[in-house]
Amino acid sequence: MENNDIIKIARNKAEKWLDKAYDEKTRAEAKRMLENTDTTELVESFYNDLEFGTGGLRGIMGVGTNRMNIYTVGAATQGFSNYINKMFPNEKKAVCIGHDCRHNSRLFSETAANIFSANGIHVYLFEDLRPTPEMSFAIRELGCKGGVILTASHNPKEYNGYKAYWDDGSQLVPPHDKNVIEEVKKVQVSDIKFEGVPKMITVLGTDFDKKYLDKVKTLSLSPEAIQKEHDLKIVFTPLHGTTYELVPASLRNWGFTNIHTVPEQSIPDGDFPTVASANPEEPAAFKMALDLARKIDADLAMACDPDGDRIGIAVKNDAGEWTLLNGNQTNIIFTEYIIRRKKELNQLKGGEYTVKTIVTTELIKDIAEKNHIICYDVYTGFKWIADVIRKEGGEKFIGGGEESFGYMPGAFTRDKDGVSATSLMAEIAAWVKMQNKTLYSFLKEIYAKYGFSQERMIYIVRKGLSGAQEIKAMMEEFRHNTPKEINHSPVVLKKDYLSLEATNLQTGEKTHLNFETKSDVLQFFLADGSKISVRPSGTEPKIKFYFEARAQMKDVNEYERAQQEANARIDAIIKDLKLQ
Ligand SMILES: O=P([O-])(O)O[C@H]1O[C@H](COP(=O)(O)O)[C@@H](O)[C@H](O)[C@H]1O
Ligand SMILES: [Mg+2]
Repeated sequence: MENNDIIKIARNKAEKWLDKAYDEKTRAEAKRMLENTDTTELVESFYNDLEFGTGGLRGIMGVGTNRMNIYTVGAATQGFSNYINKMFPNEKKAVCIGHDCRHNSRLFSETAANIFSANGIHVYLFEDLRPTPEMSFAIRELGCKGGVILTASHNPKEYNGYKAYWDDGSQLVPPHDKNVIEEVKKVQVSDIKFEGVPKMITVLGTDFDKKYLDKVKTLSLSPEAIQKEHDLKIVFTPLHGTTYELVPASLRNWGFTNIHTVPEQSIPDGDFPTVASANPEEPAAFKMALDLARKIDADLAMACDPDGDRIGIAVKNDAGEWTLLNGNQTNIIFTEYIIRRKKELNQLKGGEYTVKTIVTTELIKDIAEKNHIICYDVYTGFKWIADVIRKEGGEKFIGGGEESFGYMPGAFTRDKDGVSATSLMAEIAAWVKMQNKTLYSFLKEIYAKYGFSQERMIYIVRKGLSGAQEIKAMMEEFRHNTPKEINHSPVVLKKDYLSLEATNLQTGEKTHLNFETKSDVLQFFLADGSKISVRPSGTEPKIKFYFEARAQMKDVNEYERAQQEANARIDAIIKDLKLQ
């Protein structure tokens, strides 16, 4: 489309925001953008509408159809209300609403509460900030038809978001996501019922936290280890987010007595003043936690992202140096521990399963299958893990996770759960300590047992409308000009989840990929066992590349060598693809 057409569309949409239905400040902002000779801001704010991505709506706060504000939150909630009322006619309905520490999160959650209540839907509104997984739990516990949490997770402070959930506590998947979007598109600003009905809103407080924490405790598999190692020195940082109270409370509830939170980062703050990025995936986010861990010579350091669903783990290596585990390694440790303990406790009766995402290490599948556990592969997003639980039932679910620093050890939440995961990881640390081992040595043992795998994720940021186009072009280039070999190793298999086609590049044979929906993901499998995945992020303006390389490892002493070998291979792949 010509640039002028884009500007025209943005202008037409912005002109509607001059209507009296919008508040004065909003109208003034729209007017300012319309009058500005530089049309960049106008186009970025109005050309697109915020779209439901991996984690619901996520965008920069401000005025416009492509921005998070009370009108986009309002339209989303009005549309969601209409859909709930349509799907569950003639019955009493409730939803649950939570929010994180960001600017406007409380305002947006109250806005949403008012709108749901005005549409005849009872609302359970958390009194103050709470982690995403607790909200997911609340939907199930309180029999709600849906829920919303106002958060942009670990995104920069300018962002906010709207994660939308269905009655099983999972974020919306097809057909509900598409149906809700259809309803939202029909909403005119004059349709939004902003005037709340207070008697339809019930506030959830600390009593409910207790219910959640009690449920989290049911995940414990080695209480005797905690009894013995209760003074395990744990450092935790909530990175200014929602877990500042509940993670330490949960650790205490499990029996830990030596918990140290990073004081400066235990103050909720939407500016995230002590970190450049409040994302446990970014090593810099761990700086203060590791300073404290070194100072007190801790056993374990953990971090949660602001909405309390992601977890980051740092452990000491054999030389006593702190190292960060990647999301795959954390996932590997959880999977092996849960399987091993459940076996010892005679809790595996057959038919148990785990779930991972396609960009997560294949080693999880190896661990599962060698232990007769089924391993399902799904797209990125915990909603897809929850989708399997919906189909297979929660009974046989032993936990599931992904490379992106998240784990869900129980089926009582249907989203990744930083509160449960931190408590369970602390238990694992106690359990290995009781055996005079460390988490680091445990990880090495797992590699020696099942085979070594090294993973790395890199991303390229491309912001705004032009950035999105660039990302699209990069995907198309990989899709249509697939390299025949990468780092001197032939590409033997290509999977394209947009056409749901797997192509054996040596024989040309094509097979169908068994997924119900399509997704813009490409995967290349090399003859040397490496796996490369590429996809545009659904939550941030990024294109993500995931690498996985295997290496031989006969025993734990070969760990460093195997790591070097696989890392060198990943370096060479990245270089060959000219990504760095
Ligand atoms: O951001 P969060 O913590 O809500 O997490 C959400 O986004 C992550 C990143 O997604 P993407 O790669 O599409 O950006 C996903 O891995 C995760 O499953 C999802 O729940
Ligand atoms: Mg998050």
